[in-house]
Amino acid sequence: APLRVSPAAMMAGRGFGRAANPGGTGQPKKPRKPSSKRRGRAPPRQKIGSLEAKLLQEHAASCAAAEATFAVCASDGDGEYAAGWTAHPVPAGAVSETLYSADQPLLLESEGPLLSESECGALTNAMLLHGAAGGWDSRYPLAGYTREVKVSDMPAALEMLNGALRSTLLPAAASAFGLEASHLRVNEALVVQYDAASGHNALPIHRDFSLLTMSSALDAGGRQTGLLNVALSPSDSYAGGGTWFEHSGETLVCERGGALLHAGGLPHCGVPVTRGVRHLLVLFLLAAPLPLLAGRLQAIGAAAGTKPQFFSQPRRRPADLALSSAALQLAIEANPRDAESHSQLGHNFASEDRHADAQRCFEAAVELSRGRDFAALVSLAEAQAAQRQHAAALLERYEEAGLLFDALIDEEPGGMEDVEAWASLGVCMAALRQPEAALSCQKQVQRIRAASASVP
Ligand SMILES: O=C(O)CCC(=O)C(=O)O
Ligand SMILES: [Fe+2]
Repeated sequence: APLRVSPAAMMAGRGFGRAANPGGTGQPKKPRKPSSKRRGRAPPRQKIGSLEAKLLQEHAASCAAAEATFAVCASDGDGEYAAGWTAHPVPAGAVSETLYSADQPLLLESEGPLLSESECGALTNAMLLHGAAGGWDSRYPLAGYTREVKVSDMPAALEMLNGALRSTLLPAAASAFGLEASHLRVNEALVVQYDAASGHNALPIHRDFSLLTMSSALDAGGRQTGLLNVALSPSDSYAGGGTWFEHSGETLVCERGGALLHAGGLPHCGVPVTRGVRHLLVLFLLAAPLPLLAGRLQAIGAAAGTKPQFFSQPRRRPADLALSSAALQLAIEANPRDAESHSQLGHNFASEDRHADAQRCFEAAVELSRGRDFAALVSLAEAQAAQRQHAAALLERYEEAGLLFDALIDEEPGGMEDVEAWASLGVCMAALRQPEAALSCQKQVQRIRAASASVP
């Protein structure tokens, strides 16, 4: 079968783009097959044999689509942004070591605005008008998370953004990150809205499908006071909010027009806005010479697998579990620190009742997040509970069976049919950890056999 990858999975917010089955009807209970068979099954090599070529093709197609829509820098000049960046330290191993070099900064905060007040205002207004007239986009199909509009759906805003990309944004991102501006491609550009009143006010912890993400604040406000209900000053649009990073537990809030620049693979979230409305321009950037192969594998694994989008939800019915697990194992081989793939794979295992394997995956995800991936912590507890339940359910079965064999024996004590019943009762007793009872059952079997042998 040809390998089909949903374009949504390749979008910004890899793996959790619009799901084909957003509601998640849950997984129908499949009859349990002997686990040795499942364990021994080989990954579908024929499906993933030409995968690398396919992934490179996908990368080229993403770059071509980006070039057709968004500005590309013709040269590698410095651009107009001169205020500089503050680098926030990121521990080694927080993201794929194959994609980023050790001396590359992975999280930067601008020291000045990259967008002018009028550019910020125009992007926000365009977003509001487009949303009101044509509806909002959303990476997460459920209520409760942000509302978004693709800049490419707003022609005037796109033209303005392209000007800013060429003159300022791409050269600034490239030089801050040690890349060439002409190599950068905009895979997706969103105006994101957090709105306390409607409850669309947060984004859960995620990684972006991007080499680099640039997010620019479009409103004033967001001073972090540590209080939930701070009063808004006249110039503030919102309270709360900001970008939280898992590696440090730190929340960063930019001034209007200011930006964060981070490796797409750094786990982060949008902190709930508690008052007012917050808008961001988010650019998911690729570099033409640096394909995100592991990231694409993860996206395939996520699109074909069973992971729920929220840990309160039932597991999705998988599109192709074998393909998903094979892609995820390859993603983990390519980047063993990819916690998201570990946890996706854990959900695949759990859906096959391989709870011990699932537990190992969730343990890896928890460990890699230094205990900050709460969804993985919850899933780990579920995998542990499922194993205890499995063991408890098994004991119950043995108890029921033991009672049945006991009743059979009572009906016709000493009969030849009892040999089977005594032997089975013995097995149940052994499973129930009653070795003495098991032994006397076995003796009873021998007694009946000996008696029947002595009958002429
Ligand atoms: O709200 C933020 O600062 C984070 C936004 C974000 O992570 C995203 O849009 O992917
Ligand atoms: Fe993000």
